[in-house]
Amino acid sequence: MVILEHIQKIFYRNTPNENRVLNDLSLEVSDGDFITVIGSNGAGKSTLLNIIAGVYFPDSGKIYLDGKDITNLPEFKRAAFIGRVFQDPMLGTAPSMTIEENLSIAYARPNNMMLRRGLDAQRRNIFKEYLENINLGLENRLSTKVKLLSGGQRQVLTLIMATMKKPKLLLLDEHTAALDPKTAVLVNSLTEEIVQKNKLTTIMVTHNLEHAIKMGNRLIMMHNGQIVLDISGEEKASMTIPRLLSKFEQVQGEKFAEDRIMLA
Ligand SMILES: Nc1ncnc2c1ncn2[C@@H]1O[C@H](COP(=O)(O)OP(=O)(O)OP(=O)(O)O)[C@@H](O)[C@H]1O
Repeated sequence: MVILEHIQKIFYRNTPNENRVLNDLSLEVSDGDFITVIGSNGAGKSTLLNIIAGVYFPDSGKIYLDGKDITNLPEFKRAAFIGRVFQDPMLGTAPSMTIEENLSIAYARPNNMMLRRGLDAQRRNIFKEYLENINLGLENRLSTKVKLLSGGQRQVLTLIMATMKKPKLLLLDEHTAALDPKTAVLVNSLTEEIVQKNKLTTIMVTHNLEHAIKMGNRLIMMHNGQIVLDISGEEKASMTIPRLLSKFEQVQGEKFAEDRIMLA
């Protein structure tokens, strides 16, 4: 279980540009939750993921994982149990290394095993099996350099790398936003499959309201650094885009404003 308690994050503190980005934000994420996160421009969605991943430390508040206080744990240590996929397909993989070398690095984590050791025949078979399951033909391209892959193929590889060691928490920051719609559908369904199969606790930021409603078991809407809607169960299952937007208006007394929002 992940618990965020009264998190504050202020950028440019005590300057004229002071920006309170997370404002007394509290959140309990149960094991197995798949939370989709939507929100207005600059609501603090990415900052929330960055705070959980340890990219930034909060100015105040606490973060607990399975009862352990990880508030001051540095990012590289959290990476041992937190998997991440970013919006940019260029991040998350090493472009001049081959598919199998990339997978091998992810497979060795967090035990720091030698890369060479990771490339024996047994490992290759394991990687082949992973890739066969996703049906993109990557299983026959193990020695292809990652920079030669399409954006969608790279995102799929990053997703596999982020999840192959079954992280305690998977953070997806608009991981399909840079893909064409068809590839985004494929990566999303693969995401659901991997999350369900491995029962991964997942937080996914998206600008696509339809994806936010359809995917996961819980939907959070952020506004001005706070969680203003938290919808799950039957309410989420029967949610529609118009109902979601009108719920936001009821709570906030203003219309939902997001430049990049995709209704479908
Ligand atoms: N490293 C940083 N230094 C200074 N300001 C930052 C930093 N990261 C984010 N911010 C600011 O924090 C605010 C929230 O940004 P964040 O990226 O978390 O919002 P978001 O909800 O993901 O927005 P969007 O949907 O527009 O991507 C913005 O005003 C942004 O400029």
